[in-house]
Order: sequence, then structure tokens, then C-alpha cells
Amino acid sequence: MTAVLPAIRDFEAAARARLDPAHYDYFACGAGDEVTVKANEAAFARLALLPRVLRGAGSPRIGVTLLGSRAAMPVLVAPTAFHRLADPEGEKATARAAAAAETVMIVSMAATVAVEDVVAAAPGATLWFQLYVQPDMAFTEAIVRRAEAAGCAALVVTVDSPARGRRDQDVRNGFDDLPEGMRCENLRDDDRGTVRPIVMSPVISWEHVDLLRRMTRLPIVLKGVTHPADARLALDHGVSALYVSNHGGRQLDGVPASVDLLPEIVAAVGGAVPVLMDGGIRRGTDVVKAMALGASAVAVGRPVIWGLAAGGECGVARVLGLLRDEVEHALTLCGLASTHDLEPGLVRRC
Ligand SMILES: Cc1cc2nc3c(=O)[nH]c(=O)nc-3n(C[C@H](O)[C@H](O)[C@H](O)COP(=O)(O)O)c2cc1C
Ligand SMILES: CCCCCCC(=O)C(=O)O
Repeated sequence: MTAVLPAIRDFEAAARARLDPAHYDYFACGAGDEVTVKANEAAFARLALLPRVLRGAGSPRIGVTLLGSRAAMPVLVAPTAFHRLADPEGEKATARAAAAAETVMIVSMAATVAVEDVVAAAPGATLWFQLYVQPDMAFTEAIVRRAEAAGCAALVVTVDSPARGRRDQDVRNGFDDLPEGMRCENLRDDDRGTVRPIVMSPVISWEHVDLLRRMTRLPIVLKGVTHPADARLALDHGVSALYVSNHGGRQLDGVPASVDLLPEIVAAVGGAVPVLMDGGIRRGTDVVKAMALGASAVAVGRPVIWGLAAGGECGVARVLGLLRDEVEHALTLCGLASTHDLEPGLVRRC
């Protein structure tokens, strides 16, 4: 792909032009009136940066180490489903681009390529595995064992989905299943010889987190925590990191913007474990704002999909490279030598 695409919004336009309209809508849309989708981006616009001057900081260092995984930049690939709707190589292309960018890709349980094949396609990639706990715990364990055996370095357990979000645009388009020839390959059940449907179940509770904690030695990241009381409970249940997220506004509409939730969660956790966040990150300055407010790193969902649809592996690499360059540039303009120097005083609410 040769087009000049200087911002994430240009990748979205390029992706939209290439995608089947119903698939574009699936990737872009949110739940209900999309209040939360809009809030995620708008909240960053309401946060201003107050740079320091004459600090002689030099070129900034932006690498991070999270749960033993090294990333060359503090921007991870959030778990998103169905990459083969965006590109024939699907999650394999995304993983190769993440490996080239030396960052972590969180592979969705709802991937259209099996986790073993993602690993094989992207040697050297650092992959974490995202899990929706299935009420059949024997089946959940089988999925966890596959992720472990494939070499995933952490388990990201999504807890904001006791039911699937109601997304009007998908209903209008009649989009409720993958097309012929695509499946959620991580849901293969060898015993039954079928691929099981993903169950989003309201019976999942802290007991399941305890079961997972006993089931695996992988670090457990709890994704979708928005209430400070849940952040404190999560610590009691031995999680290794918290991941503040409203699922990109695709689950409960009306949840506040992720970046607005961050300070309370960071305070509740009190430095005991790393705090990740996603939702609405479209610029390097957004990354800097989130980290100033206490995020250890951030993740991006739709931007990666736009890169994938616009230009496959190369498109994802360009999106990640753009965000990396923007983070470095923003830190330089803030007069900072490293992401470790970010602190709340850099941010003003306006
Ligand atoms: C198309 C799409 C599919 C998603 N699939 C998953 C998923 O399978 N598992 C999950 O935990 N989150 C999923 N998410 C939520 C993302 O992990 C992430 O929280 C969200 O995209 C962040 O917001 P952003 O798109 O504004 O960056 C999905 C999001 C999108 C847009
Ligand atoms: C029934 C398949 C569910 C896939 C989940 C993908 C997802 O989380 C999303 O936001 O879409």
C-alpha cells in the first residue's frame, strides 16, 4: 500500500472503502446509542497537556516490560474478533506486524485463525491470549491449555460480557454470524468434532477467576474492570494486572470513557499491579495522557483493524509505527526522557 495516510482516521477511511459495509459496521459500531463509543474519544479531547521546557531530555525511551513481556512501545494490540473479515491472512497478518513492531498482540478467543497457527505464522511474536470463560469449565480448561501450549505469555480474561452487547447496526444489517468458510478456530472441540459457539454467560463470577488462578500459572489480566470496588476485589483474587476497558463501547452503553475511569482505578490498585487501558486511543498524545494518569500501557482495537483492512500486515505495521512515532514525538514535545517520567501534573482537564 502506497497511499499517504498520516493519521488513524485516514486508515479508517481506507478500510471503509475496502470492506463489505456490514463488516465495516461490525468493526466500527458500538452498543445502543453509542454514547460510550463517542465518549471514549471525546474524553481525550477534553484532557490538555502541559509540557515542560528546557529539560535537555534527548530522545525519549518508550519501551515497557509488562508481566515479563517486553514491548518496544507502550501500545499493545487489543483483542479483537474476526480478523479474516478484514484480510484473508487475518490474525496471522496482525501477529506478524505486532512482532515486527516488537509489541504484544492479545489474540482474541474469537480469532478466525487458531492460536497455534497464529504462533506458527509469526515467530518471535509475543502473544497473550484473551478468554471468555465458558460455563463448561472443562472446555474452558481445554482452551487455556491450548493457549499455554502455543506459548502465550498471559491470559487476558474479559469480564465485561455476561451477555453480548446489543448493537443496532449489526441488527439492521442482519450480521450475526461469520460467513461460510470462517469459524472461531479456538472454539474447536476435538471430542465432539465441532466448533462450539461462544457463550457469554451471566453465571460467571469471582469463583471462576479463582478456578482459573488454580488452573494456570500464566499471569491473569482482568479486562473490562470499570468500578474501583471491582479493582480492589480483583487484587483479593490474585490477578496479575487490571485492564480498564468498556469494550470500545460495544457492551454496556453509558459506561464512562475509559480514560475518565482510569484515575480512580489506579488509586484503588495503589501500585499493587500494572493497570492497562483501552478505548478511544487514536493519537500518540492519547497514549501520553493515559500513561500520565497512571496506565502502565494502553491497547488499541479498531485502529489495528483499520490497518489490517487497508493494507494487511503492512497496514497494521504502519498503524503501529505511526502510533510509536507519535508517542515519541509527544514525549519530546513534553520535554520528557521516558514514559516513566509521565505524571498526572502533565494533564489538565479543560
Ligand atoms: C471489532 C471488535 C471486536 C472485538 N472483539 C473482542 C474480543 O474478541 N474480546 C475482547 O475482550 N474484546 C474485544 N473487543 C474490544 C477490544 O478489545 C477493545 O476493548 C476495544 O476495541 C478498545 O477500543 P478502541 O477500538 O476504541 O481501541 C473488540 C472490539 C472490536 C472493535
Ligand atoms: C459470538 C461471538 C462473539 C465474539 C465476540 C467479539 C467481541 O467481543 C465483539 O466486541 O464483537
